[in-house]
Amino acid sequence: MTILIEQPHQIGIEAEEKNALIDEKELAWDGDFLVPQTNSFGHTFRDYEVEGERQPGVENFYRINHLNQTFDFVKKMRQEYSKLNRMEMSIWECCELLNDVVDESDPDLDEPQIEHLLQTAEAIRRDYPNEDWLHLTGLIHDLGKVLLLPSFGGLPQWAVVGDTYPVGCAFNDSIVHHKYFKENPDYYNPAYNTKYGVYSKRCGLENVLMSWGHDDYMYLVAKENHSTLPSAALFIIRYHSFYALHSSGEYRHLMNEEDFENLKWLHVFNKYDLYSKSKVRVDVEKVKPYYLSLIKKYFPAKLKW
Ligand SMILES: O[C@H]1[C@H](O)[C@@H](O)[C@H](O)[C@@H](O)[C@H]1O
Ligand SMILES: [Fe+2]
Ligand SMILES: [Fe+2]
Repeated sequence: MTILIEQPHQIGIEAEEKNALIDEKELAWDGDFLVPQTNSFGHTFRDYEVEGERQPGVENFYRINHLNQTFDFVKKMRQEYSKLNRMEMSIWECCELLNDVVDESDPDLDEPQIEHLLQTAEAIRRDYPNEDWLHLTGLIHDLGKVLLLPSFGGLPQWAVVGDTYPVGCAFNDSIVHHKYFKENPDYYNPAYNTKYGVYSKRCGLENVLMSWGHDDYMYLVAKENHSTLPSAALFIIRYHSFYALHSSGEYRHLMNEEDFENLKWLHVFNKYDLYSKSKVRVDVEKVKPYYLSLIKKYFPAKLKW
């Protein structure tokens, strides 16, 4: 079958086509990209305030997320999940497990997660045919959501999905539904509530603890299983939900030079992660052989999870 991705087809579109498409008023500029203006629910992407069927649930998700993600909680989770002692399986087996996962934090998507993985990867593949590592990054970036499944500890949604942000320093105002941090004990702790908190200038993001969820977990899995993906891929996996950084430009005072280099690729990746979300399905069986070949190139056959 053809991969009928109507919306992402417009991502990174040729110059001649641009004006005609803008006239249709369905697409808008976002940096270098021409992107769809509305999601499958008819709203703009990442609008956390607009009234709609998903809004109350998403807001409630962020309330619980913000009050529970403390410095101590994150330290404990990182330690626990670094053991990777829960499961042995391949990357593709994990993709299939994601069929049963629903993400309650996402205002733009209510499709099974495997669709989102393939939609992201295929949209990137069309515009960057030679960057096979980036296709694979698209496929695996959300695999950490298996933390929701009982065999991975059955973590609650607030500890797995949603945007991420540093803990151990002040929560930036640009974070979605920031007001709910007032219910987080760290908000009142002078060790954790200043601009730098426990960190220092340009210390590098790898020394910063991020709220716990699917990003950091999948980063640990890829790194500890000795994936040969380039460092930009690991950076994308680890920080793709860090919107305060890659979309609002906050927290740059914690970045080192390597982070700035890697951020360029995260900016590219983010457009595909966000704007490829649509109701149009990808034919899994058709594209599977290609992705299996990439998995073989960059990962061992079985990984520890
Ligand atoms: O709701 C979404 C979803 O959970 C994504 O997987 C995550 O990467 C985004 O940052 C988040 O806002
Ligand atoms: Fe994600
Ligand atoms: Fe995603």
